[in-house]
Amino acid sequence: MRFTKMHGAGNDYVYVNCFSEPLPTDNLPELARKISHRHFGVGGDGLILIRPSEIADARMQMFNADGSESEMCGNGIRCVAKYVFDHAIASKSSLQIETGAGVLDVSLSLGDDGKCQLVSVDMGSPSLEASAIPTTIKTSGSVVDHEIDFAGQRVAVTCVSMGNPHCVVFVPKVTDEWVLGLGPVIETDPRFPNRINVEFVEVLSKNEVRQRTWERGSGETWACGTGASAVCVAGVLTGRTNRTILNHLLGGDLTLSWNDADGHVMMTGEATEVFSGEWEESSTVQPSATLS
Ligand SMILES: N[C@H](CCC[C@H](N)C(=O)O)C(=O)O
Repeated sequence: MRFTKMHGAGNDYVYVNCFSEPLPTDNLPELARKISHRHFGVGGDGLILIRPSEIADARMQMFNADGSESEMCGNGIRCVAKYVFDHAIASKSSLQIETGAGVLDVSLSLGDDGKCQLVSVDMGSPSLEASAIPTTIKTSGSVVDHEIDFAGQRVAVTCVSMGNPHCVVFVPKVTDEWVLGLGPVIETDPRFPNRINVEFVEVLSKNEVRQRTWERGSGETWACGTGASAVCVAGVLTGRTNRTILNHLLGGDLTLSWNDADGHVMMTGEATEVFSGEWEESSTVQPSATLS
C-alpha cells in the first residue's frame, strides 16, 4: 500500500490517498496500530485516510496509534488540505474538508514553489457543556477551572470539545511529571466516558503559551491542533489569555484565535510532507512480548 508521511508541528501521521490507493484490509483499527508502530511499522502518531466526499473536496478519517478513531484532528486536517492541493485532487486555495466534527473551511498559503506551505483552518465553535465533552464531572453546565482530584493530585481543569474531547490544565511549568505522570491518569479517568486528550499549559503572557499534550490513544505527541484550539478557548474562559495567542508546542508554533463575532476558533500553522513509500501489511512483525 502506498502511503505518505506528513506532519503538522511535529504531530506526524501516516496518510493514505484513498482516491487512488485501495486499502489492504477493512480492519482499520488494526491497520492503524500496525502502520503507526514506531519500530515494527512506518511509525507515526496514527493513520489518516484521505477519502472522497459527497459534500466536500475530501473527507478525513483519523485513527490514533492505538487504533481508536477520533472525530477530528487539527494538525491532520492541515496536512490533508496540503496533500489535496499539492497532489491536484482539488486545485483551489480554499478547500472544504469533511470530518467527524462536520465540514470545515480551510485556506492555503503557497510557498515560492507553488506548493501549500501554511494552512488556516476554521475549527468551528467549541462545545463547553459537560455532557458534550463528555464528562460526568458535572451533570450540567461547563467545567471551567474546576478543582478536582486525580490519583490524589488536586488540579483545576477546563474541559472543551472541538469535536473531540480536551481537558486543559494550566501549570507553572510543563514538566514530564505533569505530562507523563498525570496525563495518562486523566486520559483514562472514568469521569471521561470516551477518554480524553489532556493539554498541560504554561502561560508566558496574555498572548503566548507553551503546551505539551498527552493524547487520547497516542500518548505524548509533539503537537495537537484541536488541543491548541481548546487551550485558546480555556485561556479566555479562565481569564489567563487574550482571544489570540501564539502557542509554542514541542514540534512547532500554532496561532489560535477565538473569534468573538461567530464563536469560531481559527488555527494557523504549517503542514509538511516528509516522504512517501510502499508498506506491506505482512512486513509488520507484531512484538511477541512487550518489553517490561
Ligand atoms: N493530534 C490531533 C488530535 C488527535 C486527537 C485524538 N488523539 C483523539 O483521540 O481525539 C490534532 O492535531 O488535533
